[in-house]
Amino acid sequence: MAEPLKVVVTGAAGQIAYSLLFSVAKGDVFGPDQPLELLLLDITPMMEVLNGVVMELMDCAIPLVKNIVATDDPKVAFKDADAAFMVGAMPRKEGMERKDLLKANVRIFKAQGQAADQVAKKSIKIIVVGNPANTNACIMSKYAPSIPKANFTCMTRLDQNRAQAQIASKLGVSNGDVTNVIIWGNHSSTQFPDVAHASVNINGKKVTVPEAVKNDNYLKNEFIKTVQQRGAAVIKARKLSSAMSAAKAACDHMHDWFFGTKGNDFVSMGVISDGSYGIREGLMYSYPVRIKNKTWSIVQGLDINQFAREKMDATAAELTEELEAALAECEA
Ligand SMILES: NC(=O)c1ccc[n+]([C@@H]2O[C@H](COP(=O)([O-])OP(=O)(O)OC[C@H]3O[C@@H](n4cnc5c(N)ncnc54)[C@H](O)[C@@H]3O)[C@@H](O)[C@H]2O)c1
Ligand SMILES: O=C(O)CC[C@H](O)C(=O)O
Repeated sequence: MAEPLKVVVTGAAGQIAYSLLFSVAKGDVFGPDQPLELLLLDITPMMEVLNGVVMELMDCAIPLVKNIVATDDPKVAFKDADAAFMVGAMPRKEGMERKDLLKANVRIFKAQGQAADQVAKKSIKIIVVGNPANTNACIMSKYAPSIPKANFTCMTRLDQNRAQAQIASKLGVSNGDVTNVIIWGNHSSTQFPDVAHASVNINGKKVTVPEAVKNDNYLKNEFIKTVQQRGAAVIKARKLSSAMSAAKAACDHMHDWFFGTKGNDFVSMGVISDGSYGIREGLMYSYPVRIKNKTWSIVQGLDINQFAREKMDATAAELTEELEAALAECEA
């Protein structure tokens, strides 16, 4: 059997982690033959709760889990780590603004970036889930300069899954029949869910989503708004931020990073911009990517019409603003 993979989960006593840890532990992400060491990080006041989570993980008696470490010290958690799910951050509650979250959370990613920089493997693959996810990932990368920037990503897969599910439901097909939906930009209400390049399998025939839906007005308005506002709608209904679906999306993201995308299909991930599609270099922007040999590359050459251009630029503008505020917060 292979050596155990060292997998960090931060915010390990929280609600997303409670779903995430079970899926990771039973092999949904790194495969059914990959043994795991789980490195669980949370803050000191949460150690008792975290111990309860550890007890439950033990009691699942999953053969792949070779060791579990629960700690409040980022340097212990990140030591020689191969992969990290960065979930530990405050979620937005009803009535809170995004800006409140940025102030509260960005420093966490500065400190944990510094710790990863010192002790993690340089090949560590990091997904940031904690909000504002794109900007937190950018900050974490800035404070971990010895780790390649391509190893830092943020999660927009939940938005992709939400968009895919909306289209599948509209057309009465299975979720798996819808491919290549794109999320451009920020994991926020300015994101641009784009189906112009997406396909759907209808009765064994592949057609474009716009052709299948035959309702441009829906695709340009209600569809986009529903996906952009879905996180807020879940908070309103549950009085808590999405957790089961967020954990599933984090698993999908990391699984595809390790195992690659299929054929010509692509998935959306927040990655560091190299200027592709006219987006400012250095922003953590969600793009369509293909993945081979654990390396993502931005899908190039997609036609961008005026409608898409405006939406892509609007979400980039929000990310620029967020990054400037985050840098000011970190340097204060
Ligand atoms: N990117 C996405 O699609 C997406 C989706 C859903 C939620 N989120 C975000 O994920 C984050 C976590 O959500 P949740 O519902 O699990 O929240 P939660 O409050 O249930 O859990 C968060 C956990 O993080 C811990 N934590 C706080 N500071 C920490 C630190 N410095 N180090 C380690 N752990 C720390 C808390 O103690 C808590 O246990 C939130 O920021 C939320 O907005 C992102
Ligand atoms: O805070 C929000 O509005 C969204 C929370 C979370 O990121 C989600 O998308 O469900």
